[in-house]
Amino acid sequence: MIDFALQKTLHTAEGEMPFDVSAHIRKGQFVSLYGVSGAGKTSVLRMLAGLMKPDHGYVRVDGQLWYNGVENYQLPIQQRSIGFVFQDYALFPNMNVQENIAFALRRNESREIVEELLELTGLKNLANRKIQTLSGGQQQRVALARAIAKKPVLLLLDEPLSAVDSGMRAQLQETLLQVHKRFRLTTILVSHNADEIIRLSDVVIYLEGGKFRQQTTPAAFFLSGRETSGITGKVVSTEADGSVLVQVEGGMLRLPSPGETLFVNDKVDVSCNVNTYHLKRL
Ligand SMILES: Nc1ncnc2c1ncn2[C@@H]1O[C@H](COP(=O)(O)OP(=O)(O)OP(=O)(O)O)[C@@H](O)[C@H]1O
Repeated sequence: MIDFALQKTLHTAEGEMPFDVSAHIRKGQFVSLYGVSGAGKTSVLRMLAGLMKPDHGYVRVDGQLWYNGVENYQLPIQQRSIGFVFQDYALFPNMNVQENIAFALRRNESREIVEELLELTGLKNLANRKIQTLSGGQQQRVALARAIAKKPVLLLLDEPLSAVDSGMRAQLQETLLQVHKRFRLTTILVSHNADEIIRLSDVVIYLEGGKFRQQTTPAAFFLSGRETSGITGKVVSTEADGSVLVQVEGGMLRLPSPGETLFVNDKVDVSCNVNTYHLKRL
């Protein structure tokens, strides 16, 4: 369980912005932070990581205090069990893929996890390649594998997929899903992409002006109560249990049986009321 309340005066181009957020995040949850540029999403990650000091509040992770504003106590960043992946991954150029992933491990720690991560992230055949010889998407996989290698209590992802093209983005989302399924790491992702958030997360937190305005399921947040969600896709297959596989921009959604009969290649609008999805042929 991750439990925090964070307050800080942020300095924006428009002047001071009081930042004041709090949340409880259950172990193993995948949470996305969504909001316009400057809302304070990255600040949440930086404060949880210990890279930015709040003015007040607390951060409690599995019962351990990482920050306590009352006593002005900050657990140093090296002592926080965190994996962090940014948009511009900082890998070691003089090391190969395998060495980059293993770097996070302690000297006497088993290397088994490195093998498993190479396999899981599709990097096995690139294990001995130097970092500069890899594509952006491949480097982002290495960054993800390295962040996960030490099995952190908290995985923080700051728009890790925004610098790659949509095909690579869909592949990386699939990798993230696999990794989350395998390790169930409590994960907080900053993303501007609705499809991506719907595909990956259990919970979305909407930020505006340094405050958490809404915390709900991605389906309820993005698709609820609207005649049309603006998210469209193409039916890829209809399954025996009545569910439908729909290709949307960011990847694939498996949705429950729609009211009307749909066929492969039908174009559909995806919307949702509370937690019930609706598919409408366009
Ligand atoms: N250390 C700091 N002290 C005070 N203000 C800061 C500090 N770091 C960032 N800010 C300000 O806080 C505001 C929110 O920044 P933040 O990067 O958290 O927003 P964001 O929602 O992640 O934006 P984007 O989507 O563009 O990355 C910005 O106006 C920024 O200038």
